[in-house]
Amino acid sequence: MEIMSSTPFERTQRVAVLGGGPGGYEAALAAAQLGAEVTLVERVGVGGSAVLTDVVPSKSLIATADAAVAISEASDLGVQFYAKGEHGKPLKPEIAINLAAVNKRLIALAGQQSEDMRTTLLEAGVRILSGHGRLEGPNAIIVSTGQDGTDFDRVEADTIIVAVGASPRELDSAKPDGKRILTWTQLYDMKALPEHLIVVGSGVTGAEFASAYMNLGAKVTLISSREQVLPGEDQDAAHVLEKVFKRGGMTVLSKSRAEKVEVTKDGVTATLSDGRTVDGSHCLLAVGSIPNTAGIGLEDAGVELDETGHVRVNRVARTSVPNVYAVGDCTNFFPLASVASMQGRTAVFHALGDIVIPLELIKITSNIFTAPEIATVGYSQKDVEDGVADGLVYKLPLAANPRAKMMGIKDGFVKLIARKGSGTVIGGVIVAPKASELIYPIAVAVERRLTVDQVSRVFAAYPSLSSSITDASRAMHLVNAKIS
Ligand SMILES: Cc1cc2nc3c(=O)[nH]c(=O)nc-3n(C[C@H](O)[C@H](O)[C@H](O)COP(=O)(O)OP(=O)(O)OC[C@H]3O[C@@H](n4cnc5c(N)ncnc54)[C@H](O)[C@@H]3O)c2cc1C
Ligand SMILES: NC(=O)c1ccc[n+]([C@@H]2O[C@H](COP(=O)([O-])OP(=O)(O)OC[C@H]3O[C@@H](n4cnc5c(N)ncnc54)[C@H](O)[C@@H]3O)[C@@H](O)[C@H]2O)c1
Repeated sequence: MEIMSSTPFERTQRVAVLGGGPGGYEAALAAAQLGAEVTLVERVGVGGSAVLTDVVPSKSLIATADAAVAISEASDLGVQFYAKGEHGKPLKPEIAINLAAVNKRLIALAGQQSEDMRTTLLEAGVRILSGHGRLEGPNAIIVSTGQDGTDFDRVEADTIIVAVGASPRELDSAKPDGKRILTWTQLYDMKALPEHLIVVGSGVTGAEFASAYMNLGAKVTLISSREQVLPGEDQDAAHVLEKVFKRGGMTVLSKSRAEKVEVTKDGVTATLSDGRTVDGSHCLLAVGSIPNTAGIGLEDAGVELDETGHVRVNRVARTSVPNVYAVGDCTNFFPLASVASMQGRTAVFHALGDIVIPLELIKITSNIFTAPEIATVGYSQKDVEDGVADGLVYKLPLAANPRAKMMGIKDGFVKLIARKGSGTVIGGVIVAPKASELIYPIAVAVERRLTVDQVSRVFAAYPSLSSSITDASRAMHLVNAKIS
């Protein structure tokens, strides 16, 4: 399809993309679709960390953990598992996780996904160069065999998209050895379930892995430097999760900073800042990420970084240099795969003159893949309480939902936030199994500025978990009245 046939330029626009994660992949694909000559430089594999070490492996592991939970909770619904023992007596079987097989599956899945994405790019006409890239001014990328390797190519471009992502932050006092002290990229070499996993950091990454390994059957201790797990998330949601964690046998140490983690004879010892120690078999460090922006010529090209090394970008992902864009985790925008993709597309549309709608942070939907999941979009209850948004909040526990009762769902809720006066939906939180799927109608309502009355007129199937969304919106009909 000759999409750019109406272009007034005689010379084809050249776009060079540095980094092939979701941000770089989407940018390359969109640029090829718009008729540009596109080169993508990637040092590890198409799909990036998102596909190879972060999103795809972690969500595949979580799918296995969910299956284990479904089996262990099936008896609540009357499903009994037993094997016949001696004299026909029933024996209660135990769930066993073959972690080597689980990890093999998810590494293969990630590899296949990377390969599929690579094929899609090649079919779209993108030239892929395997190597380490760095900027040489604002119009060229030098490609080498590695960080301090030999230069073997130089790509000139009218537009450069920097999409180099981020890497796990490491602590000097808790050096990962890949065996006992691990970053999340090293988890998938484990051949057996850790006996006792100490997770340092209770942000999204820490919470997801703590939840998954607990549900796979490992003993888990979560070291959280903050008062609650998931600081920054909806407090009610974090509260539900902490309750579920404790019910599942997890030890949650709040307001506890890990000062150091050391490998011992048969495991690890974490020392907290108050002097307490925690012994475990393995330790996962989930203490955040650092952007891969050092030593790749950004500052020399005039690209401004912030104090944490993230590239400063505006809402169309443009940097301080007009023809250099940056997308994804290397920017100061919002570190999500979905956001990286959207930024990649937006950057290319802006550079090549297609219709651009600048990104709005407040419209971003995110989901935490714990059990239950926590999905959020738009303004939060805290925004309302702090006076940032003039809204009303209504929370409906899932316990009131007939489908939830049938499915044996014990925890969760739907929370809607609507603007006072107009009743426009401006935010929402769902805590439920597969909340990631349920949040979409609220995200549409926020994006399209629907009112609670408009949402309540949509037919939800009966019985369904999504009917809690219509029920909540119906309860907010009199949005001007005080709803507590
Ligand atoms: C454990 C975990 C789970 C997550 N789960 C989710 C989730 O469920 N949903 C979600 O939306 N987000 C999730 N995220 C966040 C998501 O992984 C990131 O937001 C996403 O990877 C960002 O994409 P990106 O394109 O910016 O960078 P990346 O995916 O990091 O890709 C960057 C690429 O650039 C390459 N690169 C870097 N420097 C160079 C160089 N100099 N030359 C050549 N190539 C280079 C790297 O090799 C890499 O392939 C998760 C993060 C973690 C840590
Ligand atoms: N499901 C998803 O979409 C998903 C999953 C994982 C990550 N992510 C993205 O990645 C971003 C980063 O999340 P993250 O959890 O990796 O990092 P984070 O920076 O949000 O959390 C790290 C946590 O570790 C704590 N910490 C740091 N040092 C510590 C110490 N010594 N002892 C105890 N705690 C310590 C910090 O206080 C912080 O709460 C998220 O905001 C999200 O956008 C998304």
